[in-house]
Parts: sequence; structure tokens; C-alpha cells
Amino acid sequence: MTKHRTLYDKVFDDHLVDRQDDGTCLIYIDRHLVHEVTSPQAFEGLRLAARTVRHPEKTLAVVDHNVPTSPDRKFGIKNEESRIQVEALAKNAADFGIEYYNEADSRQGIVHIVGPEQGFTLPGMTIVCGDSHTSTHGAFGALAHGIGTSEVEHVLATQTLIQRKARNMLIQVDGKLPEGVTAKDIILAIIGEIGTAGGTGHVMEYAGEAIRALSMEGRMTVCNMSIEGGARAGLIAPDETTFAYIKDRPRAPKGKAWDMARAYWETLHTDEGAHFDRVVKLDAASLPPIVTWGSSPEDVISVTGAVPDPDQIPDENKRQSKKRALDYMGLTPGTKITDIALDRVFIGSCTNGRIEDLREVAKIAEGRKVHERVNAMIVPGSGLVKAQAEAEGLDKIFIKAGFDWREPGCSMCLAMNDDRLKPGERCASTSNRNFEGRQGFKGRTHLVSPAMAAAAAIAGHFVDIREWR
Ligand SMILES: CC(C)[C@H](C(=O)O)[C@@H](O)C(=O)O
Ligand code: SF4
Repeated sequence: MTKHRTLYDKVFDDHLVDRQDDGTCLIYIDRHLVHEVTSPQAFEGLRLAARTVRHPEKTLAVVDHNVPTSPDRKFGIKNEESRIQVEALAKNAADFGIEYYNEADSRQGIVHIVGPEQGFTLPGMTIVCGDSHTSTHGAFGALAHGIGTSEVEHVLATQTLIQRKARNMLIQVDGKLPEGVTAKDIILAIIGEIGTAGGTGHVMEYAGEAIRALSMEGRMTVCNMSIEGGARAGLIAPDETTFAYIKDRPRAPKGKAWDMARAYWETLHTDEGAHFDRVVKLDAASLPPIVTWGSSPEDVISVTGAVPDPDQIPDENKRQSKKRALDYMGLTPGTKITDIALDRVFIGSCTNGRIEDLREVAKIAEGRKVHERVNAMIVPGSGLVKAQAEAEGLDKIFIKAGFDWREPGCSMCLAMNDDRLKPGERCASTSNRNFEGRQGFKGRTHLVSPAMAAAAAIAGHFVDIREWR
């Protein structure tokens, strides 16, 4: 063991059960989140092998991807495929003794919003889920990443995972974010800088003044998209902001256990002189609000910019791929970003579906009206986010402004339910992926922050939020 260790080294070492000479490791898993999409075959595998769940109390199941977001969902799910998946999770959770939040439970929501909300996600833990955006939980200094369905089965049966250690990457974000520029813009800028393969084989630790200044919700937004930067996981060292967020959450340690946990959490930071295989630096003070123009999260541009010209790209393959992206997006090089008109706006997802995101949206929406051409929906990330927003009267602001206020779930982040774009429709979205067809067949997605999405809904096109306020 080296003397000066990174945060990743520490959490990894603390969970190491076995290490083979070829580097294959077995690590202990503290928490396992389960949703309906990637778990059915895993439970089926357990049944076939007559195995049980090793630690049901370390496992939490919730439906999110397939649930409708219309209020009539309490009368049943009409879409058959969705209904089958949701019913399967309910049965599996009951059969294997796992706590389960169904679509009628006030705690139901997107798995990566629910975990932190419940205090199920804690610093220094290893957390897995059959979902790539498990990286979100790294905001707490937990080693959290997505796993495949066969690994879901392995974790259910053994509470361990076979892993090779990744390399260490540091993303240092110094400076102070300008007004109107957010955590979402930080992570989009990072992905623009390193590319979608930039973090491959690495665990990224985000550090620096701008990261420290973020709320837990902002930190979750940053860690959420680590996967879009190709990394296995993202991490932020826990601090007072983290502890304050966790304290008194339903599943957080209490009393003496809290004091002990806190003392341990305080050791969870990268040592002075620890080695990073790669370091990337970014100045937060120079960041603008960012909009994606293509079909990859790395296709970023400042809101003050214009659609880039692929002919300027020297590499032939890249040039062709970006040309195809522009064609798919129905955009012409040179078009000013603020001249791009929108049909739809989606505010929600595990990237930006938390209460602070909705407060930002409300600030912009208050006393204004959604543009007549635009259909704008707001999908809270969980039932608790929804209840909080309603307690603060945000729902009234949204509805008065003409936004559609929905029930919690993944919704149009990936269009597994009825919320989807029609072919050719253009959407400003606070989610994390702008792939072809992601929000509906031939739908066109531009990734932005919640404030930028809200302002676009009202103006009917992108606007520079810094000038608009
Ligand atoms: C459905 C699930 C496996 C998928 C993921 O792993 O990320 C989804 O959540 C997504 O965002 O594309
Ligand atoms: S909100 Fe989107 S990114 Fe997050 S888990 Fe659901 S589908 Fe995946």
C-alpha cells in the first residue's frame, strides 16, 4: 500500500476482499440499488440456482424508468411492456425480502435521487446499481458505479463484485462560477474538453474551489455525468456540506454511530502528494452557459457561440461523424445558438431533477409564460422532491406559466414511458444524453442547465441566461 493515497485508493483499499496476481480483485459492496430495467434476469438467475439475496437490508429497489408521469398512473400502467417490468420488480422485491418503493410510494423516484435522499448513500461506501448513472453517488465520496445484469446477480447473491482497479484522474476546477453558470455547465465543459472517451479506465476525482463551493445537489449533477466523460466513476471528497446534507436523513447513522461515521468520513480525502495518472484543469470563472449542438455530450458550445463547421475538423472520421450529427440535428454551421428555435423543453432526470434545480426554474418562470410554440414539462426526480416543490408553491408558479407538472420518474430523459419527442422535434433538456433517438425516434436533444432550459421555454429559443435575468 502506498503512503500517499487518493480518495479512490482509500475507498478501494477499505473494501478489498481479495486480490489475485493478475490484478483481479474482489471488493465488498455496501449498498445495492435496483431498478426494474436491469434486474429481472438477475432475480431469475437467483431462482434458477436456488440462491437467496445475501444482504436484503443493503439492497433497495425502486421503479423509475418505466413509470408513466401522468397523474392517472395510480389507476394502473397502460403500456403492457412497462407494466410487466414494474410488476416483475414488485414481485422480485417481495419474494427476496427487499425494501421496495412502488409508483404509489411518496419516496419513489429516480434511483439516483432516492438513494441520497434516504441517506442510503453515504461517504466511503461502495455503491452499485445496474445503471450507468450510479456515478451520481460519488458526490458523497462513495465509490459508486454502474454494473451489468450478470453483476447485479452476483452482488445480490454475494454482496461482492469482481473488479480491476482503475487509474486515478484529477479534475481540478478552480475559480468562482459566474452568475447564471452552474454545475451542469462545469460538467458539460469538462466533457467538451476531455471528450466522451477522456476518462476511460479512470476514476475521476473532482476538486478545487469551484467544486467545494457547490451544494450537494450541484456535486451530484457533476458526478452524474462522469460516465459521459468515459470514467468508471466520479468522486468528490466529503466535507461539511456533505455532512449537513446527510444528517437526519432516514437511513443516516444516528447518535454515537453518527459521531463514529463522521470521524471516519473526515479521513476520506486525497493525501497531499498522492499520485494521479492524469490531471485536467479548468477555470470556473471563464465558463459560459453551455448548450450541446450535436448527438454526443462532448458536442458543446457556449450559448454565445454558433453551430460549428465540421469541415474545419482535420480528422476524416471525426469530420464525417460530426457532419452526420449536424444532419440528424437539422442544423447548419454558423447558425447562432440563440437563433435555434425549440418545440419542447424537458426539465428533470437524475442529472437535474432535484429541488434546487426546480427552484432555479421557478425563479425564471415566475410571472412569465411558456412560449406558445413550446410544450414544456417538469418532472420532479422523486416524490419527495415533488412534495417539497409543492410545499414551497413552485408547482403553482410552473402551472401558471404554462409548464406541465408531472409525477416523478425518468420520463423523457430516455423515453421508456409515454413522454417522448415526435420525429424532428427539438428539445432543450436538463438530462445527460443527447444520443440519436434518446428522447424519441428522430427527436433532437440539446443538453443545458435547468435555468437555461426554463429561459428557452419562455423565449422559444436559447437565450444567454446571464443577460436575461
Ligand atoms: C436503463 C439503464 C440501463 C440506462 C443506464 O444504464 O444508464 C439508463 O438509465 C440510461 O440513462 O440510459
Ligand atoms: S433519469 Fe435518465 S439517466 Fe437517470 S437513470 Fe433515468 S434514464 Fe438513466
